[in-house]
Amino acid sequence: MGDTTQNHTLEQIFGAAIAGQKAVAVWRLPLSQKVQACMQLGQQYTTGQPQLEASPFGFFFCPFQVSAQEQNIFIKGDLYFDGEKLAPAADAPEKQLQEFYTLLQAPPSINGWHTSANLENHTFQTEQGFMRAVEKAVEAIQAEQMEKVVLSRNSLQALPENFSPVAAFQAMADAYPRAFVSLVSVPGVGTWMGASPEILVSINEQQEFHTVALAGTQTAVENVADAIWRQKEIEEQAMVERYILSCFKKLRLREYTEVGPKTIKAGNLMHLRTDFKVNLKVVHFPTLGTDMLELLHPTSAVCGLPKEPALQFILAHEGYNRSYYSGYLGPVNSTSGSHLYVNLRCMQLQQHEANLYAGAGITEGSNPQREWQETQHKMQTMGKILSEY
Ligand SMILES: C=C(O[C@H]1C=CC=C(C(=O)O)[C@@H]1O)C(=O)O
Repeated sequence: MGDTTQNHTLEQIFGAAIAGQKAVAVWRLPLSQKVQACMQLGQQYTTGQPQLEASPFGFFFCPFQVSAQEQNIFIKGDLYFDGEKLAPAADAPEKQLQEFYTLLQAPPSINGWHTSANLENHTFQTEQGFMRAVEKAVEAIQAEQMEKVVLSRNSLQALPENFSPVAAFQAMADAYPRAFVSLVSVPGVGTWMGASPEILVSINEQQEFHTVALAGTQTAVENVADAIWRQKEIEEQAMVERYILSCFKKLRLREYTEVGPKTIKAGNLMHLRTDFKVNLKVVHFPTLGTDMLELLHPTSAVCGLPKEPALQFILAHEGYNRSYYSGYLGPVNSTSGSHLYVNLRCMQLQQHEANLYAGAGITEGSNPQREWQETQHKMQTMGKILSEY
């Protein structure tokens, strides 16, 4: 049974997963054409602290903060779609596999997605509320309670009529070739889509570990070589860099390469990025992925510095639940390795609306109106998909 492969389209597979109450993840890695997907067939999903190296093939979907409602979710790859063929894992449960194939034979009659059982805590912030929180953050930074904090918000946008998550995924993949593009749908948890520019932890087929310090935002110019950065953004990104270096130091890891910062484009925006890499063929550090994941999340690109006071400030002043926004997600132990990305430039699908999320790094030099504008621009990454697809 383990070698049964079948040709299907992504629409058919996604439709069957929804109809069969299965958790499904669809993704496209940056600068790749290959759309991949996996589904868990036995139980709906498993939860727990991610262990990269020890995990079977599957997809992690983890929140900003674990709570009773928002757990670290692992979708085990009982079935894998490589863009053309669907293939079961050797240990996929036979009965559920046959049930899934039966669902695939009948064209799915619904154009739906899994919705969250927990929508009542999606409070929305006004422009005034957000700007007041930024002012308070600047005061706390001036009082040396912290160096940086990332404040975020969410906003509802109507879904176009006959919205199709698969068509929107394909539109994201076309519009954002350099992003990690994802569509995750889990029974009772909900459906999230996004185009993230930020690697959290990645280990590729060549055993190369990769993480980035990403921060600083401005609207994109034609040629990135023409980008001019203010001192505020340069310092903001340098803080993220310093944090990553402190993590390596904690692990006593000295053999890494550091390249950057350089300007990169992410949709309609540009950021500053420094790349950190470790060759795990040369450096013996079998748990580096999991160790760095634990130290990095939530990074100073989504939380702040120092981490603890920034986190407490967010919980006290942001005024809403981030849920899976600014958490992380991605495939682990796939044929192309493990690639976890920060869940940014994303939205959660409700029945008739999408909930869009975005944040901005606040430092001593922050201007509340500019930070609000920055979140508006970041929301455009998903907003554009909803209005144009
Ligand atoms: C928090 C977000 O972006 C982060 C990543 C890049 C630049 C950022 C900034 O300039 O503030 C943020 O730290 C978001 O997109 O919601």
